[in-house]
Amino acid sequence: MDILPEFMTLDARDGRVATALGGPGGTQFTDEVLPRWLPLQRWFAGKDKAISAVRMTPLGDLAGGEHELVSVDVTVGVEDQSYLLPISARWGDGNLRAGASELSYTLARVRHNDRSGTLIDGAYDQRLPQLLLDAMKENRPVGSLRFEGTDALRRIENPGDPRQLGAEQSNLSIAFGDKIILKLYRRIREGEQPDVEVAKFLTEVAGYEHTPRFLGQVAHGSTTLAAAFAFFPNRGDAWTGIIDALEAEMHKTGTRSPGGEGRPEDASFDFPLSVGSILGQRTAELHKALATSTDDPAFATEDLTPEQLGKWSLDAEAEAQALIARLEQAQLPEQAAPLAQSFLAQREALLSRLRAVADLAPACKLSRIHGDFHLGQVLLARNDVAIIDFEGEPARSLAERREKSSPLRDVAGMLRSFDYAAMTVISRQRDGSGSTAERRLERVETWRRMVIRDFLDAYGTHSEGAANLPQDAASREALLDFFLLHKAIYEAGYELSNRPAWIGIPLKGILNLLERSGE
Ligand SMILES: Nc1ncnc2c1ncn2[C@@H]1O[C@H](COP(=O)(O)OP(=O)(O)O)[C@@H](O)[C@H]1O
Ligand SMILES: O=P(O)(O)O[C@H]1O[C@H](CO)[C@@H](O[C@H]2O[C@H](CO)[C@@H](O)[C@H](O)[C@H]2O)[C@H](O)[C@H]1O
Repeated sequence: MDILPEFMTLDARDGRVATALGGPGGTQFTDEVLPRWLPLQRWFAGKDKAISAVRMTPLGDLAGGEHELVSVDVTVGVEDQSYLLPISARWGDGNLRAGASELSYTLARVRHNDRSGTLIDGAYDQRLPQLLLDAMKENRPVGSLRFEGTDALRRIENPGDPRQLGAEQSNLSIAFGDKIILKLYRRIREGEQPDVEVAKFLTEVAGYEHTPRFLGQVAHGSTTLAAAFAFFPNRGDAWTGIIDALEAEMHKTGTRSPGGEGRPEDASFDFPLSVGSILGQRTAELHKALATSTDDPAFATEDLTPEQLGKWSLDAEAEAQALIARLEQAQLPEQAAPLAQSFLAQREALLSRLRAVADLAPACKLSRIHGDFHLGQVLLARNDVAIIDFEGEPARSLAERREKSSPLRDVAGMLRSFDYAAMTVISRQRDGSGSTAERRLERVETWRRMVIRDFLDAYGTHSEGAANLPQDAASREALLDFFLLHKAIYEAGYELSNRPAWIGIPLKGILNLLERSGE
């Protein structure tokens, strides 16, 4: 027999969600239910700290109060964090029976006269996406919310039924047919959402065609709670496509006889493994577009100054020190422990490499950048790609993510991602005799070198003359080298917090980079 969880009951005197939350049971709901429920959510960033307070602020409702958009404000440790939680009422006893479709998203029971039902996390309510889109099309204010839609959104009729895409990451993406993507941002941070402002700049000002057009948003104050973008027809993201294709390559390598190949120039791979050239080109075009001349202070380029170089160096050093402190304390997976020891043994070499960037003197501009550029942010079409998700690194503040920087940070992000892909498939290899395993490893290494070469060649050709890149090769190389190290340090921190089993990948990356420079 299925055992149903215990749910508290809230009373909605007038049938509205806001009344139920503000009624007598509301305090128990915020003080007892939410502190237990939040740490179970993938998007909740305070899992490792104690919650000392939760408050709810209703922002606006839809469909006569059946759905309420709520800001859940949480004190975790010493930090205040806010999250968007749409809460939807589902009337009918069936919603509480074992096997009911939304049971795992249920927060409480709700009662209104002789009706009863449930309150669920509205992000999983089938009705809400359409209501949000309709309100955007009508530019309708609701409570303290502003719904805004572009003419392009209004021109789309009958986009198709909403469907949720994949497992929930930090945000929730819902597709309407092959026309619209609606993205709900869980974390609420005061200030402009870079995902929206960069998409708008690229498509409306710079004329960049390889990112989906912005269609509308749900805004609160200066921030965006949800945004709609044009759907880009795709065959999946480049991370998934490349991992699947590399695994198929490994399998093939295990079943065919050895052949001499090891140099990238002798190798041939089909799309998407051959994505390097087109991705390098689209990345260069993106960076040129981000250097488009404008009066908008959020996008106008700025000079790279010695002070800025000094700040980059100090920031990276502080992050490296924090990582060292965490690794000294961490209980690591067995295979990663020796890597962590080698990393700790080389801390001085690492820190001095990071300090060296302060002495560079490259002449170039800084511009907005993608900010969290990796294969998961690239959608694959037949022989082309689109670049998505300009939110920046999730662990950084909004101000940091909106800072002007060097596009070479993005280049470093993508090079690290090629490394991640190669190491991921190698670490998943379980079978194969000694020589087969060796040939597989060689094939993956050949791919890694080829994709990096193709990406950098195409990037170099298509970024020629870009004001936001140093024109001399030595400065480019030195900066790229610094950003590669900084990115790998960020990744090691990210993995420690989110996926400790992956920590070996960035640690090995850092060690390889240190070794390379010692040559
Ligand atoms: N414009 C789009 N067209 C088609 N699919 C998209 C689009 N934007 C996002 N997606 C799908 O949603 C997924 C997550 O999108 P993303 O913006 O990266 O969200 P998150 O910030 O949660 O990582 C993508 O991997 C892709 O499958
Ligand atoms: O996509 P997000 O904005 O949530 O980015 C964060 O999570 C990424 C992992 O999902 C993380 O990316 C790292 O792992 C990827 C493989 O899963 C790899 O392709 C990237 O190169 C690597 O950085 C990203 O760093 C983090 O900000």
